[in-house]
Amino acid sequence: MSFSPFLIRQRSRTLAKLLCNLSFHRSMGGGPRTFPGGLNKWQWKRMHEKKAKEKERRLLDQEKQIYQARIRSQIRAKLAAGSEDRDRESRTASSPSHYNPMSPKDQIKALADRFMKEGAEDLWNEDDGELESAPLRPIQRPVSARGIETPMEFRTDVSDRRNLADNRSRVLHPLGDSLITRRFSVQARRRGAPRFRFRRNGGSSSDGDDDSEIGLDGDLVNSYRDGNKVLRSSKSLPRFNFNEGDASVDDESGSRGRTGVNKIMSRGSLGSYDAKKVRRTLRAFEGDDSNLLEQVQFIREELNKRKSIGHEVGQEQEDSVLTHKRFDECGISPLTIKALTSAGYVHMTKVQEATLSVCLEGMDALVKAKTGTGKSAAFLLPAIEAVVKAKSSCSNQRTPPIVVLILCPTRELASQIAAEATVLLKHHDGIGVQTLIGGTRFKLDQKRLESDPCQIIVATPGRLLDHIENKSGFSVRLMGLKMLVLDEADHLLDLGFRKDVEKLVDCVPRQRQSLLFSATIPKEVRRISQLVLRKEHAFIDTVGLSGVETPSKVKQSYLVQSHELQFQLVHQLLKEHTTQVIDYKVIVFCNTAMVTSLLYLLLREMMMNVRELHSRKTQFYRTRISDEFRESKRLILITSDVSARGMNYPDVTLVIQLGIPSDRVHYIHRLGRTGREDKEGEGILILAPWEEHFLDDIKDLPIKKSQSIQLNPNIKLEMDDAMMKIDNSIKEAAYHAWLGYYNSIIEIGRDKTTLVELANRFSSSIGLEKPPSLFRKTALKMGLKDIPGIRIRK
Ligand SMILES: Nc1ncnc2c1ncn2[C@@H]1O[C@H](COP(=O)(O)OP(=O)(O)OP(=O)(O)O)[C@@H](O)[C@H]1O
Repeated sequence: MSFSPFLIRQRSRTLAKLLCNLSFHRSMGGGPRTFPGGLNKWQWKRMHEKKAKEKERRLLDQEKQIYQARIRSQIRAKLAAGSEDRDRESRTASSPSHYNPMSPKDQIKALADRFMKEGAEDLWNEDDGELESAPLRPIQRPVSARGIETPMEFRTDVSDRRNLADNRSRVLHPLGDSLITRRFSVQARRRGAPRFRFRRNGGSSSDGDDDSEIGLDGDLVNSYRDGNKVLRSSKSLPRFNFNEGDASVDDESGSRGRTGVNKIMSRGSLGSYDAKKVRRTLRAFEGDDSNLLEQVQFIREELNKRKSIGHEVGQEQEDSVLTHKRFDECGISPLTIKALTSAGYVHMTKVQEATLSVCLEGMDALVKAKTGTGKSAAFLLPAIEAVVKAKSSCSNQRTPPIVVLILCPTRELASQIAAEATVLLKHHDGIGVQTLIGGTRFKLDQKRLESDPCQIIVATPGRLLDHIENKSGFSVRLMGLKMLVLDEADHLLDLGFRKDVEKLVDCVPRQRQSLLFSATIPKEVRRISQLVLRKEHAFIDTVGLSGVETPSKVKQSYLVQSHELQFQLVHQLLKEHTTQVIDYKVIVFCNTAMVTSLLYLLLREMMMNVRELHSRKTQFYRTRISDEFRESKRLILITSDVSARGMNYPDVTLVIQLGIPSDRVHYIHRLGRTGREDKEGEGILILAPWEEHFLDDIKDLPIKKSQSIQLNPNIKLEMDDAMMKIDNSIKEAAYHAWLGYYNSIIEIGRDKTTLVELANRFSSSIGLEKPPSLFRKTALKMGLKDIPGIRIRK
């Protein structure tokens, strides 16, 4: 048989193609793979990576433009506001439209001021340095029942300052005049009134603007927005007249005399249209101008009294997580309301109230709210509504599309959210939720997806990508996606997950709603969130720049103890707590899985009621322990950061953090396992002496140094005995993990000699005769090869 060169080439090409397909199928572990345009998996991947990069570049460009535009508008606003203020304060200009130009000094100040404002993150760039989180001015903000700054109180405060500064004024108005009202709107913005960017009920979009109007005769109609709330208060305010009778003349003439124009809505401008002819005056002061100073003093005291009462009430109200708004007022389906009611949810929490209307309108949102305040329901409710809506529009499909995709960083959290969704879906027939999480059998997932098609998927990124890459049917179902939710968004957009999330975002339709939730949203995350969110998105922050990010009823303290004695300290703290609190429930966080395991074994040997939960355990075990701990009382969970975020274990009475957390965000999330739903709790941080610098990172949080604890020497002996019983391999693994973790902490990681010294002390404290050796390669990677005290494995 003879073959022409052409035939040979043809055949070899076909063969190569076949072989390629074969190996491709094998590597993918699934059926035939087809990617649009005849691309293979890698080409397809590369294409998406390229697309993602382009998208990122585009977003960064856009951001740059927004940044510049904002700076321009801020300066413009500042110039206008500055001139206006000067105009009013000096009251010298003859025409209100005449502005004195800003001095160069003022201009620089205006530029600097923009960084001190709420929402300044918008304008931030890497070169600008640290974000100033403290409020610009020291005035305390009283807060209303819904966590809103009460205009009355704030006005009193500002007015107080103004009046005291200018007691030459003939009319002392305790709640300020229109000038003060104007100032309030500017200052409220400056001093941290939360920024919100969303459309309200078809109204115009608001960007954190406050609307303040002054009514007649000090009748203050004040309306300003806080999130989706509009607070209106109308007060008739008494006037304190120090001179003769009619205060109205003062207002009018004062304003005329000094500025030559009438203020809008003032008596002067209204003339005969002023309906309120009779002015309210405080009789006691009328005609009594002999002891002016005494009166001023009296008013001062009154103001202070009112201020402090208001502040206390405001504080109490701010602490409350629940609001007065009911779920049946917000347009969610009756079946969901029914489920909510049977789950005991009647009133919304703050975050639910602030976000629900925005999310139901279909807007993208980035939401920050304290731990344990009901963020899960805040995104699950709009998610369910999205499914209900999609279901009614395409009810005849045999396999429904996936309408909502919820991404979580940990498997336990995904399971917990799916469980909460199931509760809320109790009365919705035909709507289902499923988890796709690592550590379970892939085939089992596939079977469940086929046998029980659902519309809501809660997944961890890795396993979800496996499904997208391995089963083309799944990708097709994702094409109907309407909503993408990232719970613990800052973590999912962290370096560890970002690549996966970017890939996932490229596999879902661009026309979707995206919701990002977390208790912590650092400024870099706000920037990078644009990879997922539309440009027009709402940023809803129910904590606020000036607010404390940790639950208000959690008592926070720290103890300093050397590494060698920390296990004993934990034991003693646990002993004390479990004897004092009947229904105790404690979580102890360790920095690595292997140290977690070692501490667990040690405490178990010492007859404490402990469980362990970390990444080195099988998923089956993790789920069992997590469920057990959720249901139990009088139990201690020794865990790593797998339990730090989102896990809702009810009624945790104490959280102990052993060793320096990797950052402030970790500290906040771990602590947030206690004091949930407005309950009380306690958090203790144990640091080694050299770790105290971490306190700088959390100095704005209410954490205090605890009284030092006298360690019991008898317990030390008992502990040494218990330690002897633990297998050396566990201790060696704990040593390696310890060294690895602290080597990654910059402060100590730089000083390798001290690091090794500390590690070796830790090694002997856990009963190892000599420090375990390292592989040469590992030591090299860690930069420890030639450090004295490091033993290299032969
Ligand atoms: N409206 C409500 N009424 C009563 N309880 C609620 C309400 N909303 C949520 N909860 C309860 O509050 C608890 C905390 O909710 P959730 O776990 O959603 O908090 P979270 O804000 O997501 O916390 P984290 O930041 O730690 O993830 C849960 O037990 C939940 O059942």
